[in-house]
Amino acid sequence: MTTVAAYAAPAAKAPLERTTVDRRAVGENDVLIDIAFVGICHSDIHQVREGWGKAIFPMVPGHEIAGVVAETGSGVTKYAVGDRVGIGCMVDSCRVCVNCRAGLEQYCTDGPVWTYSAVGKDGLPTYGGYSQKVVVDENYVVRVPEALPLDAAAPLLCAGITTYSPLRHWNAGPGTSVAVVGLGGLGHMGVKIAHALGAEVTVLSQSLRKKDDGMRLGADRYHATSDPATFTDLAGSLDLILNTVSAPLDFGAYFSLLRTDGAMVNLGLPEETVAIELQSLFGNRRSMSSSGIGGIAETQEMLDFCAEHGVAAEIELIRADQINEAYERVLASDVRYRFVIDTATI
Ligand SMILES: NC(=O)c1ccc[n+]([C@@H]2O[C@H](COP(=O)([O-])OP(=O)(O)OC[C@H]3O[C@@H](n4cnc5c(N)ncnc54)[C@H](O)[C@@H]3O)[C@@H](O)[C@H]2O)c1
Ligand SMILES: [Zn+2]
Repeated sequence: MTTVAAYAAPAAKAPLERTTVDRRAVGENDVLIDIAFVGICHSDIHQVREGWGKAIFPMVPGHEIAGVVAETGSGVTKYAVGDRVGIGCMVDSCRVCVNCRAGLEQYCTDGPVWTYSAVGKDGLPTYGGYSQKVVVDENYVVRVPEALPLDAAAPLLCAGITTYSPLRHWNAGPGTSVAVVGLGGLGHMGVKIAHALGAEVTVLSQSLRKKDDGMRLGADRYHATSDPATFTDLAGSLDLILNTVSAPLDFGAYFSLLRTDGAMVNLGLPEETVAIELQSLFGNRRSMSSSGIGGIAETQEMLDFCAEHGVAAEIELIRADQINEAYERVLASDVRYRFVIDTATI
């Protein structure tokens, strides 16, 4: 057991404060990782506030973890001390179900062991990356390519894979027209990755405030959803819409932008139940779907793709004592485009 410094919410909705947590001893297949950087995902905020239902406290959030291997168990074969690595939203899964065997560990039929607010196979609560070290089974660790700086790579472990996976699944590429709704942490990665895949990219944002950024990130078109003309100009023109908004939308209006057989994939996970009008789907065999992060092998594929295409997150590096303020700024849509905590300041 190692005791490490961390930032935790002691109870639901409470501000995060400095504390310590225990990490298990390094087991045969484990690696001990010195965490260098960790991103702040909007999911951290939903969970600290118990917006998705009951959570486990104290909670150390953080599932966009980048660091360096500091120690390896005797049976570890994939990693060595000094390797640059990442951890995302899961640290284990059953490994035998149909989804785990298909490389879709995020859909493990037993439920994956989430990086925090869960109980690990060792029976101990899991604590996330707002801390200085973590012990994880090597099979749930990915390699961060040398071409990617660790700080800008951290958000790829959630925001990157969450947008890459559906873009690949729905075949975004040359000749396809993709829209990204919401230009936040996920949204800005969606724009960069869709552009790198060769798709034509449209940003649908509340206003034109971030238009210059959007075009620089790789968008071909940028429209304000507050302007009703957007919905007539783009009607029936899109193959795929990635919705990254953390709040409910008027879904019917967005369905009308899809071509026949187009799909709207909801990545945002609002805390409220949402209603949809099926009439706006049936006319053109449109579909509405969702997608959760990505499997371990696909996360590695995404990191290699990003390294090859020079894609990483646009980040604002903060100290640990700025976490609570950063949460407020995320809630106020005041982030360009991901806060990343320098864990040396914990
Ligand atoms: N599906 C998954 O696997 C997965 C993974 C990570 C995050 N998420 C979820 O995705 C959502 C976005 O996460 P993020 O980290 O990118 O958050 P973020 O706060 O960085 O971005 C959210 C974006 O939505 C916009 N927005 C907020 N309220 C809006 C409204 N009412 N109308 C229009 N736009 C609005 C914001 O301006 C911002 O651009 C969250 O709900 C998060 O929990 C899902
Ligand atoms: Zn996340």
